[in-house]
Amino acid sequence: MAAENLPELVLKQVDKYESVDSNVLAAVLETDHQNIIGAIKSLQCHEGLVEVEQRCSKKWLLTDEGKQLLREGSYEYNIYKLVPHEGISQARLMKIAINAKIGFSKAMSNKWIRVDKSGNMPMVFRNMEILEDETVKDLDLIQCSKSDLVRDRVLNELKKRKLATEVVMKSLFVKKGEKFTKKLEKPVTDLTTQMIQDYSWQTKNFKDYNYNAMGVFPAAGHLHPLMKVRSAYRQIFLEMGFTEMPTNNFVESAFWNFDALFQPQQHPARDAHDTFFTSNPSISTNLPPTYLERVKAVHSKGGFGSKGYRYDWKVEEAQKNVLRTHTTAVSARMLYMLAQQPVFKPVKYFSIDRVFRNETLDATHLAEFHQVEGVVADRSVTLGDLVGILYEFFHKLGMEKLRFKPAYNPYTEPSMEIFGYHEGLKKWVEIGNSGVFRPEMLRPMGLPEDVNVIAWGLSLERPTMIKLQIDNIRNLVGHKVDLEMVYESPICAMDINM
Ligand SMILES: N[C@@H](Cc1ccccc1)C(=O)O
Repeated sequence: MAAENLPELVLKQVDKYESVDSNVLAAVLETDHQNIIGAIKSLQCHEGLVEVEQRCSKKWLLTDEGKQLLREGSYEYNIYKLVPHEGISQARLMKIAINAKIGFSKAMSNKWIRVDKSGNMPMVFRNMEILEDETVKDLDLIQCSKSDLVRDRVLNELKKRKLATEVVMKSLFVKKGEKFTKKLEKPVTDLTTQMIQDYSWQTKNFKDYNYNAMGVFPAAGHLHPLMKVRSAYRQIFLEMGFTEMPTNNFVESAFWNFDALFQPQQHPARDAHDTFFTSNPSISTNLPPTYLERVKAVHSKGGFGSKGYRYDWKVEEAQKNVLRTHTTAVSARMLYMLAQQPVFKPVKYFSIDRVFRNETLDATHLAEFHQVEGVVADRSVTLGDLVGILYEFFHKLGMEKLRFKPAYNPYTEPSMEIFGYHEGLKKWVEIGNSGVFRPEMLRPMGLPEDVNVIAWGLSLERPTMIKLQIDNIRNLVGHKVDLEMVYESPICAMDINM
């Protein structure tokens, strides 16, 4: 039955009976009592249409076991039926009957059967000829809503046996109101120009405002979870006194991306298989000439205690434009600028921005991702300082347990991969890479000899995926992202605590 016409169907019944109980309406209209209550409530919104009174009544209902007995006969009746005229051994009877114990004791107290213990084993005999299963008869009356025909003593006994229960039924009693009508005129919800022009608004029945209705949720912009996590990282860096580096150029020369970082020109990462080269413009020529010479020298001949790589360094290779493969290119530019200051001042820098790699795309890799990078330059900073800062940094992200594994980067020595124990996943996850920048990188820039630089980098996507329990990066970044994920992401709904 369609829910919309239920109120009108109720009105028809009220018209017919003058007054009617909601339980009766549910039975007559063959629908759930709850639907009837809804329909009556909607009728109450029309002033004077109906009068409604709340009623409480008690009703006896069968339990599941009661219903089962109604179908299959009571235990006591079934025991009685199993006793033949010539009698049966008690032991055998107890074996073949269902729920024998209850049935037996009931049949005994009803005096339907008796036990004879004079022989060598107790025998059970019928005690009387009964015609009817009284219990089932009473259950049947309850089932047909005629519990008033069952004696109170019996009802209480059935309740004790958990075959029937008494429930309080709340219902609404509906009577015609002074403005009763069988046909419901739908109240008008919109005032139209037409109604104003022809004055028909004066006689229209307008629907009242419902000030308690939930409003429509205002449409608003949502930050993508990645951007939310990015601001959380930014906040942590700012709390630790770091300054944000300008990271707005995605296109970088190989010089800053690789050469300045003492990454040899034959290094496989500089191959087109790993790095995107741009064709227009394909080269950058505005490289600082003196510094370029020093970089060339350290690669090809060494210096500052290093032997260098001893190969023929080519400026053409350094001039090639690439989509930066890491934000460490930005750190290199910043450290070079720092070295040009007349007096060295310690710095703490960070950046969070996009980097690009020619990766084979899969569930956890895209050709671009965000890198989070921290750099500290000061006199005599050590590996110990790096470990200390990493503990502080990851502590702020909720990671207390860290492990470090020796690693290799062309620009850092020593280098360490960082692992963090993820309490949620109950396992160690790789969370970043770090190290102390090599003299081969720092000295050609012109930084004083006692200045060391420690740095670390991690991706933004990985912790976000772990946080949101997303196992395919395409569900987080790109055209397949489900916007509901963005709207409903817990990260977007609250201040995050990674
Ligand atoms: N550039 C490194 C991260 C890193 C930054 C700074 C120091 C050491 C490592 C990477 O791309 O993984």
